[in-house]
Amino acid sequence: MSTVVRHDTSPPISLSDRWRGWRDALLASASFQRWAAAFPLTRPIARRRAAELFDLCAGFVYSQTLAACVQLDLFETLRAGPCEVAALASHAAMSPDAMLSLCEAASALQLLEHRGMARFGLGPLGAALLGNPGIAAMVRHHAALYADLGDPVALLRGQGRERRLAHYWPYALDQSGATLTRDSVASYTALMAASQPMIADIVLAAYPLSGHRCLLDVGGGDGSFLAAAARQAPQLALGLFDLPEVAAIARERLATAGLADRVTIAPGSFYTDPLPTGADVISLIRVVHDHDDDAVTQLLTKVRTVLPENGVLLLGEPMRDTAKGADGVSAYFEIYLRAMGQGRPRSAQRLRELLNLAGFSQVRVLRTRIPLIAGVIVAKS
Ligand SMILES: CC(C)=CCC/C(C)=C/CC/C(C)=C/C=C/C(C)=C/C=C/C=C(C)/C=C/C=C(C)/C=C/C=C(C)/C=C/CC(C)(C)O
Ligand SMILES: C[S@@+](CC[C@H](N)C(=O)[O-])C[C@H]1O[C@@H](n2cnc3c(N)ncnc32)[C@H](O)[C@@H]1O
Repeated sequence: MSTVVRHDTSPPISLSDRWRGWRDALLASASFQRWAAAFPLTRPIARRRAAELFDLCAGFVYSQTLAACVQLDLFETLRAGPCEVAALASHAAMSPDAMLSLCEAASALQLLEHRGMARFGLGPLGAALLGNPGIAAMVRHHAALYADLGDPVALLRGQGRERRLAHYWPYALDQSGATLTRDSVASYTALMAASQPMIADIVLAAYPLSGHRCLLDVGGGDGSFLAAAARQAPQLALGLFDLPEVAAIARERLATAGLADRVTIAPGSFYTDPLPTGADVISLIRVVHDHDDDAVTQLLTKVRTVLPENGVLLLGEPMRDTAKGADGVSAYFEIYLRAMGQGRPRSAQRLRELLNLAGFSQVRVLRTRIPLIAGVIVAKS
């Protein structure tokens, strides 16, 4: 066990420090807690705080309950209707007792629902998950993140041994992209494609592209965002810039979607290569939060210089502090990106500062339908 040795024992100085010091001492006192849980007016607060703290202690168990359901395709199986536990158990090669535990846990988490004795159907959250196949893909890939987080302190100290998440995103280990192979980019590109529909819906609803002539999607992955943009704006010419192995996947995927004639694909690294010119709108979707401030400033400057005057930058990604009640998003990406090895979740305010630093003007933060999934900012060159 390690404890911080405090040399500075001077009392708190500001009024707010004093008030918080008093509050913390009260909350940390076992006798205050006993009193607050017993007193009828404070009991609801005590219960709520206890439940919040319990959720933090148990969060990993909740996540792994969800992971087991996803791994066993339980939600897909129950899509057609409720099933007996015995049937689910034999399908999953486990004892009915073990399956009952999983189903009980999942129904306590609203993923499943009791539908009679030893019979379960979808719960409201399990059903919602089916509407966004990207969520199940995210849950599956969490195996790498949670393996790294087995020893969170080692991870934070940079002493994590396996670094499975960094290998999952190999461009975090090789910024030039020169050593990346098709195999090494395939799984993250597939994950991004699976989760892209929910992102594209939100970004394109916040900023419809119907007024534009040509969209360049930088870090565009397999082209799923472009395909959604093409459906929204039939007049739009399309361009995609990504690392060579990813660009090759995009070429195939966009040809299969019948968009080969509308799209120009430029392979390269935005760290070392120039971006193509000609677009009047450039999108960076879930790209900026992957990179540190210096790299982001350089990338944004590069984007601005290839845009015409009054060209538009469209930036979409999860942001800190954008949604009331979505503090979990900040916590999640803070630790996620640390495990990945680079990048930061940023607030809209911080992104505004970086955009101004790169020479953009008229920066606007747009409302999105589900801010927890993505925030949107547009700016003019
Ligand atoms: C029917 C009756 C009786 C009433 C109806 C009541 C009603 C209106 C209910 C609403 C139902 C409804 C519409 C539900 C909708 C639910 C939705 C939209 C849920 C969405 C959930 C999204 C989740 C859980 C998203 C999770 C995202 C994650 C974990 C993202 C991870 C992203 C990563 C790892 C990105 C990595 C990229 C990198 C490396 C950082 O660049
Ligand atoms: C998190 S993914 C987002 C993909 C896509 N925009 C989406 O939202 O589905 C980041 C993308 O940036 C690309 N990328 C990372 N580093 C890059 C670089 N140096 N140059 C070009 N693309 C890069 C990755 O290959 C990947 O496709």
